[in-house]
Amino acid sequence: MHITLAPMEGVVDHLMRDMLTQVGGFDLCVTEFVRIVDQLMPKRVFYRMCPELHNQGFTPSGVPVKVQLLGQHADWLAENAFRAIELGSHGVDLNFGCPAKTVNKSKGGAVLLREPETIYQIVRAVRQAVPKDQAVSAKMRLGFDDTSLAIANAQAIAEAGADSLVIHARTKVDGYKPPAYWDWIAKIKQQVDIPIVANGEIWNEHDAFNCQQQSECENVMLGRGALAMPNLAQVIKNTEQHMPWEQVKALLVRYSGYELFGDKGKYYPNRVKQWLGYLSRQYPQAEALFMRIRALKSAEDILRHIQS
Ligand SMILES: Cc1cc2nc3c(=O)[nH]c(=O)nc-3n(C[C@H](O)[C@H](O)[C@H](O)COP(=O)(O)O)c2cc1C
Repeated sequence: MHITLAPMEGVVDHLMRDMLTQVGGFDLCVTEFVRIVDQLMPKRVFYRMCPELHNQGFTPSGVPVKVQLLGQHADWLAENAFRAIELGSHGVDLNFGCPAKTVNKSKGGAVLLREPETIYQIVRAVRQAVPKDQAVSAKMRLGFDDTSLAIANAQAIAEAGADSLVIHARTKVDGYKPPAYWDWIAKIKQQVDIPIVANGEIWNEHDAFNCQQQSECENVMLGRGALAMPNLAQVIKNTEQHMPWEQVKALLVRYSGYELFGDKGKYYPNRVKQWLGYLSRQYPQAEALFMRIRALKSAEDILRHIQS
């Protein structure tokens, strides 16, 4: 079984990837998306999104990281994909799942699921630009408004030459409302001849098992579940016990202190709050902490509360 840590804008950054891959169980990470409009992005943008590129694209514990791109223009996506690979990304991932309708003059993400032909053109251009020994993957939802184009989109992705496809088993309109329709992944899998990874609503080992059964996929991607329980990948793969709160707290202290002791990341207080929101699902102590820090703005104040 292969487990990927999901891309999550605003919280799964290089420090989170470092901490969660050190806890273990993950085979691959995908970065927050790099938004591509109409230019080749400067190298510093890739390094900011994926500092692991300074380490041959690996987290400090040796897990490969893949850069994700989001955009609508096939040629610009292709040029930027080539650059990501040149800088050391382990393959490149294309985002067809982001719920934002239009961003900066540019469509991208889930709205493209209304246009299988555009998706085909994007994947094909990126596949042609990226060296053959590097994987091109895509990540999609079941559709934008409904599931009517789910199979057509997956087929477009496969026919254009993608090496694998992650399916978040909900439409954009479903948002994040449970359930995830894992059985839909199995339906798509019957029509598409590339490896599929199942994603959506896996919070514990039982969900993982049910997802594997219903999606008929061995491999899964974990997002919010891994933030709610930092050792979820180990729980699923190696039947570890759920991580005790004291260990979670040590990770929280490291994450909250990042702005003070590491490079300055100006959004860190928001990231800490977002993470605590997910942790609250599994740990009552996290919920109590969240209530105490949610109105605070300064990283120093937040860290003080978390350490207390
Ligand atoms: C806050 C947040 C940010 C996300 N950012 C991205 C992103 O940058 N790229 C992407 O492909 N998916 C993104 N997603 C979707 C997740 O990767 C994943 O598909 C989704 O959360 C379902 O999986 P889960 O139920 O395991 O969380 C994001 C989801 C959330 C909640």
